[in-house]
Amino acid sequence: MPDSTYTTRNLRKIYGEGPAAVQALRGVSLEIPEGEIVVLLGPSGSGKSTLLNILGGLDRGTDGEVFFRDRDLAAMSDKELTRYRRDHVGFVFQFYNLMPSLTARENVELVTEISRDPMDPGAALALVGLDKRADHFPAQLSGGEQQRVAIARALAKQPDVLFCDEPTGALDSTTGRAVLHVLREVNEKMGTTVLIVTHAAAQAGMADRVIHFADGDVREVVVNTAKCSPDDIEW
Ligand SMILES: Nc1ncnc2c1ncn2[C@@H]1O[C@H](COP(=O)(O)OP(=O)(O)OP(=O)(O)O)[C@@H](O)[C@H]1O
Repeated sequence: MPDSTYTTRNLRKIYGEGPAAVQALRGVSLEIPEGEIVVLLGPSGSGKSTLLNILGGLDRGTDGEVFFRDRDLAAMSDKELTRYRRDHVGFVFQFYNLMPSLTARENVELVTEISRDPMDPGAALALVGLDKRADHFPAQLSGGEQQRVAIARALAKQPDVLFCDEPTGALDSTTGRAVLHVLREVNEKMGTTVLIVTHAAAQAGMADRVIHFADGDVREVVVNTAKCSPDDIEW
């Protein structure tokens, strides 16, 4: 078994209290090995984003264990959790959340200026194929290009893990495939563990491991022995 980036045991998350309480995670136990592309699939409301937010240190579980390598996220203070996020984790969301008044390069610099061991912003943009568009503003870029800037921003701090919540959700499939190519390249070139939450089940084809979620728990974990290229994915 390879080393794990994440290990959870009986992880539960309950939102709210009393009759209004919602059990979003019902005792999740899973391993996410280092350096893999992992795709998380499941119906709406099954708890995928909740799990991502807890692993990414944006939220906490109600009980159970959650480890990043050998570090217990549940035992961290808020300050330690913020540092963990800053040093180890990058996020990419469905909507790119770029600052409209800043160029692509300046959007990336927002992160590199506060990072411990950042890449050169130009190198991060080159990795996503946008070095020639560094001085353009988000409104001058297509949706797929904006998402690639968001990926450059997330990876410029050289995170160990990249969390992607519906990264192609707002894109057509051709543009979406370009974004998936970038994610695969980041995984291959930088060894970054990549976690992708998606409704597009076909994207599971490019994963090393597919976690099927339903009703707040893992239903099935499938290890993909024959990964395909993003080019071969239709959705
Ligand atoms: N802040 C919150 N307060 C109360 N309930 C919440 C909150 N966030 C999520 N939930 C509930 O927790 C459950 C899991 O939600 P979650 O967003 O993790 O699902 P998901 O699988 O990511 O869904 P989707 O695919 O629609 O994004 C749902 O029933 C949701 O309504």
